Amino acid sequence: VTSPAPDMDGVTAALKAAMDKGAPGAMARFSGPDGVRIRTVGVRDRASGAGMDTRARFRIGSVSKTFSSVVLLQLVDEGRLELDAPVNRYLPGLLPDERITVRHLLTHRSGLAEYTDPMFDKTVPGFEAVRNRVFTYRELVGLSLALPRTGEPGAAYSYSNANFVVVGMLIEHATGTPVATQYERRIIKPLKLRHTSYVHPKTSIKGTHVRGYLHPDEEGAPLVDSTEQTVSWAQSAGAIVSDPADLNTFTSALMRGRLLPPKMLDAMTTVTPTDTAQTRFYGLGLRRYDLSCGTQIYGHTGTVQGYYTYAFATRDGSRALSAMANTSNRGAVNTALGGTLEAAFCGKKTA
Ligand SMILES: C[C@@H](NC(=O)[C@@H](C)NC(=O)CCCC[C@H](NC(=O)C[NH3+])C(=O)[O-])C(=O)O
Repeated sequence: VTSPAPDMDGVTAALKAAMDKGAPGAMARFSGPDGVRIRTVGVRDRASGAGMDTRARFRIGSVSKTFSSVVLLQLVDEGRLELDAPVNRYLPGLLPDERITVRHLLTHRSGLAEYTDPMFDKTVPGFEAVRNRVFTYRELVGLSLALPRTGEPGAAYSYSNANFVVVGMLIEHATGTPVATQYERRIIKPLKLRHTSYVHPKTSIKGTHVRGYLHPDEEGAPLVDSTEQTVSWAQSAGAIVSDPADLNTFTSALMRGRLLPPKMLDAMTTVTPTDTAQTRFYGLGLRRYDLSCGTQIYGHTGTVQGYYTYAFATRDGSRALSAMANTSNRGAVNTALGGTLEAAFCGKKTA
């Protein structure tokens, strides 16, 4: 069955809408059977006026969770961790509830609270307080455990960065190396992702990159250049840097089974609904969106100060889209940017 050609005019319209809602720039790269299509609008640097550029790197935020999930599932496949084992079997005494399992972390059903809610309650002060800080994993887990649990282990879906901070700890425990080494060995090198890196706690982004601009809470206040930060508040939950081509390579290779054996990929893409409308789903470190044309796409979204990201592919990996807008704390921009998905994967709306 041939897939519909991407509606690149629709992609451009979504990128322009993201700008209208407050992004200095935005871009998208589609990879499909008929080749690659790119679109850019606005600027990647407000000071120099340099135009948005799909060869430029940026912070991918929670798309990092899918990288961490792939590494952890490879370790499960190698028999070094068990999905349904208690986290405390590997990290004794870490969590106050022995019933929290590895799988609960990957499905955001552990009940561990979201420590970034209080951390960034006041957007700019919260960001300025942590942008140059280096946290240990245990400090971040401590921030979460200081808050009430959101539910019983295995009960409701409740998104929390704490889950993927613990995933980072499990990866380091099982391999005896930092997560950066595992991303390199298991994903970045095999897939030749030349513009993807995990440089925590360095604050700079090497090579051509997009500058990110954070919207303050106060309407009309000037944007804050949030490009340089450690992202130590997220680490294995959100600190990877990449570019559109590498993200498309990653999501399509994942869906083509190049990173996980079939049974593990099936486990990863086995989802449960996260919204009452049942159009948004979560598997193991992976989101599934069901589009209006019936196409199901798998990947992740990302939000880090100054950057909104979408990185999704079809289940057969034949089509992939990555899109980015260089602002954040602006929900309307994120929603507008999400419009690239329907345009790219469903094609032109038939009259
Ligand atoms: C939701 C998203 N999650 C992520 O990417 C993770 C790494 N980011 C966050 O938890 C957002 C932290 C606050 C951002 C800040 N917001 C505020 O400061 C609000 N007061 C901002 O918008 O830059 C995902 O999974 O798609």
